[in-house]
This record gives sequence, C-alpha cells and structure tokens, in this order.
Amino acid sequence: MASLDAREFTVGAAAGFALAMCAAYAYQQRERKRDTARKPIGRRRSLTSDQSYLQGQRSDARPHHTAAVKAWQRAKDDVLSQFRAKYPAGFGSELVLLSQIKVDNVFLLPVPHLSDYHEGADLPNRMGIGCANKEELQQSYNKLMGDQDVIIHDIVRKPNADPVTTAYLRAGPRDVTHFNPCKVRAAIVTCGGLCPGLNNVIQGIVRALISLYGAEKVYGVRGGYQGFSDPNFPPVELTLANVVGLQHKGGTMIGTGRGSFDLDKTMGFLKQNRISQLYVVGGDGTHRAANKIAEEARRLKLNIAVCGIPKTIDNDIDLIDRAFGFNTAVEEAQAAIESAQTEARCNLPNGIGIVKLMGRHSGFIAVHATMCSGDVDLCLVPEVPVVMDGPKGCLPHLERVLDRKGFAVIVVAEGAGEEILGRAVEVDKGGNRKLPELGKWLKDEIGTFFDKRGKPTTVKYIDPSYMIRSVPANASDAIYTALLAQNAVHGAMAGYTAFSVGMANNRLVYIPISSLVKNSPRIMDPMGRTWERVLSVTGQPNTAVKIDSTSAAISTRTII
Ligand SMILES: Nc1ncnc2c1ncn2[C@@H]1O[C@H](COP(=O)(O)OP(=O)(O)O)[C@@H](O)[C@H]1O
Ligand SMILES: O=P(O)(O)OC[C@H]1O[C@](O)(COP(=O)(O)O)[C@@H](O)[C@@H]1O
Repeated sequence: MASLDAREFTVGAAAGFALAMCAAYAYQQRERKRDTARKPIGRRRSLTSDQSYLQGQRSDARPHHTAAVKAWQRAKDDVLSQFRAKYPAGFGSELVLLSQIKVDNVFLLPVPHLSDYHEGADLPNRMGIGCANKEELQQSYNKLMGDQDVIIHDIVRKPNADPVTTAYLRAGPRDVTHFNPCKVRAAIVTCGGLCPGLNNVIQGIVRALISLYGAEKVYGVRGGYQGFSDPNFPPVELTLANVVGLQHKGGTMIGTGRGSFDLDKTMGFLKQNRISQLYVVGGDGTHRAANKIAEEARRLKLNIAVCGIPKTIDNDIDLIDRAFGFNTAVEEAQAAIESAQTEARCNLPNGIGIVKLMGRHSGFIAVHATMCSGDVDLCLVPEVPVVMDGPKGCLPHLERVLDRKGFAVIVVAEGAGEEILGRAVEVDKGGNRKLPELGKWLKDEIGTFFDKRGKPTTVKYIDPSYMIRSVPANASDAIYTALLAQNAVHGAMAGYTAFSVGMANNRLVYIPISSLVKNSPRIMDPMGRTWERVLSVTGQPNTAVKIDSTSAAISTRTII
C-alpha cells in the first residue's frame, strides 16, 4: 500500500524532466526579452550553474550554437508547448529552473488497514450506496482516491536540502468499501474540553454514515470515555432527524469528559453493541486512548475501524495545519480584546485591560488573537519566558506604553509564566496539570509597580475562556468540520484504522494516530516568524530563548 509503483515513478520522473526543460526554456526566453536594457542586480550574481549555462546559450552572449544545442532547444520547445497545452493558465512562460531544489523520493506515512488482518466486503463504492432499493439515488463519486494519491508534507524547500519528502495519504472515498455499509454500526464519542465545531462534526459523521453509506445504527457515547462504562450515561442513538440544526449550537450534544478511560470496558462496549466503526473526537490525550483501542482491536482481530478527529482550541496537535475550532476561538477572542481596549481607553488615567485566553502548553490562540486584533501591547505565552523588570521587563514596557498613549492592553495565555509562578503539581481528571493564574497575579503586580511610581492605574481583568470555546463554529470552521466528518467516514468505510483525519497543506489527509500523537502537544517556535510578527504588533521587548527541539515539538505549520 505504501510504495509508489514503477510506472507512477516513471511518469513522475518524466513530468519532473518536462518541468525542468520547460522551466529552463522559459528562463532563457525571459532573459532574451530583458536583454537590451539589463543591468546586473545582486540576486543574479548567485546564479545556479544551470542558469549560468543557460545564459551562456544566449545567441548574443556566446554565438556558437552547435547542432546538439539546437536539438536540445527543439526538445525543450516541444516539452514547453506540451506543458502549455496542458496548463493553459499561462504561468508556464514564467517558470525558472531551480536546480538546487530537488525532490527525488517521496515516502508515504502509511495508514494501518483492517484488511491486514481481516477480510473485507470489498463492495464498489457509490454515493448513496446504502439506498440499495433506490438505485436512482446512487451516483458515482466525482473523484475516488487511491493509495497513491498523496499530499506532500514538506512543502518548504531550501537549496541543497535532502531531495526527499514525506507524504500523507489523501483523504476521500475509495473505489471499494471494506465494510458492507448497510451493516455498519458506528459509535461517536467526544472527549476533553469543549471546542467550537464539536456538534458540526457529530452531525457530519451521522449524515455521511446514513445518507452517503446507509449505515444501520449510529450511537453517541455520552460524557467522553466514561460513557463506555458508566451505566448512568447510556449511549443515545443518533439519527438524521436528531442532528437537524445541531450545527448552530455550541458544545457537544453527547457531552464530553476527561478521565475514566478503561480499555477493557471500552472493548466490552464495542463488542456488546457490535460496533464496527468508532469515531473519537478529541485532543492528543483522546487520540492516545484511541490508539490503544485500535491496537487492542487488532490484537483481538476485531473488524473495528478506529478513526480520530483532532479537536482542541489550543491548536497544539502536531502535523495538521490547524485543529477545528481554533479559527473560531481566535475570532471570538476579538470581542474580549476589544472590550479590554475600551475599558482601558476609558478608565482614566492609565487604564489597563488584561485578557486571559486558553492555551495550556502553547500560546497559539493568544498570538493569533494578538495579531488579528492590532490593539494588544503585550502578549504573554507559555513558550516565551515572562520577564517583569529590567531592560526587557514587561512592567517598564507597560510604563512606556502608558506614557505614550495613556492605556494598554495585555493578552495572557493561560499556560504563561510558570517559570515565575512555579510549576503546578495538581492535575485534573485527564492528568493535565492545573496552571497558576498569571493574569490575576499580573493585575496585582501592575498595581503595586505603578503605585510605587506614583502613577495610579485602573486594571480590568477579563477571562472569556469558557465563553470562547462554547460558541458555535464560525463559517470557516463549519466548512472544515464538514470536510473532516465526511472524510473520516470515507476512511473508516474503506477499512483504514488507527488513523486521524486532518488538514495538511490545506488538503484533507489521513494520518496514523501514532504519528499524530508522537510530538503532540506542539508549541509555537519562539525563534520563529510568528513570534516575530507578534513583537512587531505589540512592540514589546523580546524575551524569547531557544527551546531544545528534542524536548518539545515546535510547530512549523501554517496555522490559519
Ligand atoms: N495516554 C493516555 N492513555 C489513555 N487515555 C488517555 C491518555 N491520555 C488521556 N487519556 C484520556 O483521554 C481523554 C481526554 O484527555 P484530555 O487530555 O483531558 O483531553 P484531550 O484529548 O483534549 O487532550 C480522557 O478521558 C483521558 O483519560
Ligand atoms: O477547565 P477544563 O474544562 O479542564 O479545560 C481547560 C483546558 O481546556 C483547553 O481549552 C483545551 O483542552 P483540551 O484540548 O486538552 O481538551 C485548555 O486550553 C485548557 O487548559
């Protein structure tokens, strides 16, 4: 399943050659056009050897075209005209060959498949396949995905970097289903903290299972993993009727919870209810548990597909561009920041507004909300040490801001400042450390600091964190969740297991859960450009220090 076959490779190589040829030719053409008035510019001094060579072929530069060069030129002309015919958009004429950027080999991150240990039904897949007695309601999918449809992971390339890349399996319907869709009994569970879009995911899965595939039964397991074992929370049946309008409501209609994961009881529930597809919606903790369920199902040779849908407003799940709900959270945070700004601006003299935003290990919401707002003067996140005094201190920075404009706005991510407040030891039911409240502490510190200087301040502390995560998904997240839900179902129906569905480089992909959780939770790179952009917005002193990348997963993904 994982390897690319020889034919594909040859086609790929031919396409690569064609691209290189037409790029070379295009470059030469452009050079000709520019020829008469061209002055040397800095960038051109570091021409690649291929580019220098091409330049050398210009008739005016070296008037010694040989027959071989002319033949080469003709071959390139052919390739270019073929390329232009295929891509009439016209950008072919702009291409330049970058000879130091190479991708020779693509390695797929393979997703486990139930057919590795269990025979599948292998039925031809059609939209509405479940409507067996209503053939007219069925139709072919416009695009079916195969095991060689991939999305390249490492899209950022540098000269002379390793000419290899990893790739993900592209999500989507497959030509055959591993399960007989009409016999599928599925269960959905939502775990961890709330997140905008949970209800959309539930609705999307139910609709895809029933409308696209005609599944027999869909259960909602209530209250997170405890719903597998707690008789006080019996499962609910999910139907097309009872998910109507769900997308307009925040929260999760089946409830959520932390803790109480019991592998044996969960397996017992799955067997007793003859569940063949399990959809778990949650963060890295939830996915770790999901992986254990998939491993146990494999050990017991149970024909159960386990599919994860990454959820967390903290956006700290590795590999994917962003988790659903994050975009809504950033948008929703704007109202709180705006209120803080209004309070700060109107409470004279020296009004200061502090907004606390969620982000246990990572400050993604805080930094993106800061960049989006443009009103924030100080942004504190877990990845960057909080320094109170001295030339890089946040208190002297605030004083400068107050002197300049009379008020200030601060955004604090909940996990920030552990290095000054001490590392918490207490944990919640899910094993997550309870964090010290930097925002509240900061409020007092600011008061004391400015009192000592004889500058009265009014500090307002706003904590909108639970309001932010309980709202319905915005348009962007609503679309994202719809895509996630449908593709989760396509993947499970195809027989993939122990996988999660997510967006990578703006395309939906299937990722093995083991890879997804390996480096989660991820954090923002304090030496990266996101933080640099925050600094440029807030004007605060940079207190970032390099983080050992072997001890923390530093995000390299585009976030929004
Ligand atoms: N390593 C693990 N193994 C098994 N279950 C886990 C593990 N980590 C977390 N869980 C369970 O997953 C659920 C959600 O975990 P939590 O960390 O609270 O949220 P999230 O999934 O959003 O990170 C909880 O029920 C918790 O008990
Ligand atoms: O108070 P709760 O419900 O435990 O949730 C608080 C936590 O939930 C989050 O919003 C998201 O957490 P998870 O993604 O781990 O569920 C964190 O930022 C925050 O620390």
